[in-house]
Amino acid sequence: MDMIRDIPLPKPDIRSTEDMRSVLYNAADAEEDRPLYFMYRALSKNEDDAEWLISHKIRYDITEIPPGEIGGEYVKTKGHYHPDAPDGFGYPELYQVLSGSAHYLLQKKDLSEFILVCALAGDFVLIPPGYGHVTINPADETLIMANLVSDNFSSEYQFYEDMHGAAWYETEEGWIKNPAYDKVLELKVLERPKEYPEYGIIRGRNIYGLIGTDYLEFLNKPSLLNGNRKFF
Ligand SMILES: O=P(O)(O)OC[C@H]1O[C@](O)(CO)[C@@H](O)[C@@H]1O
Repeated sequence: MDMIRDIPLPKPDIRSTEDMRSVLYNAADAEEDRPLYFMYRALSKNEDDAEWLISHKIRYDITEIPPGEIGGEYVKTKGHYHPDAPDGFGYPELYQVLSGSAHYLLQKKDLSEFILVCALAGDFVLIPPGYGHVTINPADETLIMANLVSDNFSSEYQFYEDMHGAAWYETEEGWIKNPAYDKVLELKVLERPKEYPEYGIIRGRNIYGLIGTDYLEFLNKPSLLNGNRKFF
């Protein structure tokens, strides 16, 4: 069995060209079906952690995105939104880059904000309530990232599928606006992600170490993230 950072990896869920066709910049030029990225879900290092994660309805996943392009666009995740939690705020998510580098492309549900967060190994990226998100591997090395997220919901893909992806595509020629969107605001770029020490989110700290702590309560009670505060 494969291991990443001491964690035994089960068989991954794989997204292939065919799974991604509806959200690609240039689906016509996307070659034959091939695996694009690998998702290892619901991981834990031992029985105690597994029990804690299950009882707190939290999932720890690792995703591996090899470098490359498809139809001129850098390989990316499909993109999705999260529904609202019972407290009325969207479920957030916490990522950390384990190796390689990543571009997190966020867009608010009402399309009032488009954010690009650039992240390197050790950086945390918080996806705040109400933001859809796509992760892009813009580099020539494999991106490995981990995430902690509520296990109480299913991701929503419909909007991204209907709109042929996010509002922006990152291509070998640079950033290109997606013509399916009526009006696209400029991308607000964060060269490095913000830290949130009040939630244990401090660059370089090991994301796995948050398991078993109270810091993660906000994943199932997003209102704990100070309600409507501005994140970017
Ligand atoms: O579901 P998408 O958009 O392909 O994105 C994949 C990512 O989302 C997750 O399901 C967590 O939200 C991860 O397992 C994975 O990194």
